[in-house]
Amino acid sequence: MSTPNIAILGSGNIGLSLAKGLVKAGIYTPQQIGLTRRNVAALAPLTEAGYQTTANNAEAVSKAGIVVLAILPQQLNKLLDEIKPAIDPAKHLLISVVSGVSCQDIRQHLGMDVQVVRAMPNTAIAIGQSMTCIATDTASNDNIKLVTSLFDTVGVSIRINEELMTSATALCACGIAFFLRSIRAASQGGTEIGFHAHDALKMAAQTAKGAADLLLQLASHPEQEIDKVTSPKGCTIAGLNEMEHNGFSSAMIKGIKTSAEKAGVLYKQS
Ligand SMILES: NC(=O)C1=CN([C@@H]2O[C@H](COP(=O)(O)OP(=O)(O)OC[C@H]3O[C@@H](n4cnc5c(N)ncnc54)[C@H](O)[C@@H]3O)[C@@H](O)[C@H]2O)C=CC1
Ligand SMILES: O=C(O)[C@@H]1CCC=N1
Repeated sequence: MSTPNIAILGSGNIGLSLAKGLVKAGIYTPQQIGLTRRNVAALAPLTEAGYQTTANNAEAVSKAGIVVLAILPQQLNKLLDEIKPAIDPAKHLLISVVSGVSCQDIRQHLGMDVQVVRAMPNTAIAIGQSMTCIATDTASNDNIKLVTSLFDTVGVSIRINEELMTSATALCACGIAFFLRSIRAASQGGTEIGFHAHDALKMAAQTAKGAADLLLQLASHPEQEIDKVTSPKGCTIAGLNEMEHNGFSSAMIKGIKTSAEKAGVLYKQS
């Protein structure tokens, strides 16, 4: 079965990352991807690269089989009103990456029984390294498989229960920012102890990548790997304990909880 053409409504950070990731993975050509944005002039480089760009969401929907909703929660209802006349539940599959909005919220606003799958990728999708969480309530197994196969080409995906999507948003989508800030902090420490900023950043980023790969490739636990680094009376445990005395783990845990709470109210507050 060939993959239906795709329309990405909202060509911002995540919409464009998704488009670029799908093209990089060879799943779609730019010509098979519709990209919309109100200020379509801002998409000029993508038009030149062959993407079908337009400010007309309904037109993009009518040319596609898969419709990705990639706008902010507060922009969603207006967009749904705009595309409602163009949606055919027998033809279209909606994929929503919008945080804090349930499949039921979308069907309810549209007033039709269209199939909706939620996907929570992160911006590493642009380089094929996303962690994408996928959930639905009523979509068919075939459509879930289709969405999973799409996101598997641009990273790793897992299926979760829909009620965990706001938690997934915090841990995986916001998580990119959390880990990047950790790397920046490490590089700033590196500069204080003698490295030029650009060297310190490269050294911190590669060290973080190696640490993550130790877990992913060896399927081991962080503490197992930490035990291998912390020599008795050594400098690692001295630094690590100093970080913990200053609330390192606690700050990350509290930040993730706060993010998840906020993700849960984004749509209701809009
Ligand atoms: N940025 C991220 O890392 C992630 C974001 N998300 C979710 O994806 C959604 C989009 O987030 P971002 O890409 O960060 O936001 P963004 O603000 O970068 O992108 C939204 C885009 O939609 C466009 N837009 C707004 N109304 C429109 C309309 N009626 N028609 C066409 N285009 C319209 C805006 O001009 C903007 O380019 C949000 O709901 C967010 O929660 C999900 C996972 C990761
Ligand atoms: O900050 C946000 O609200 C969005 C959701 C996940 C990543 N960015």
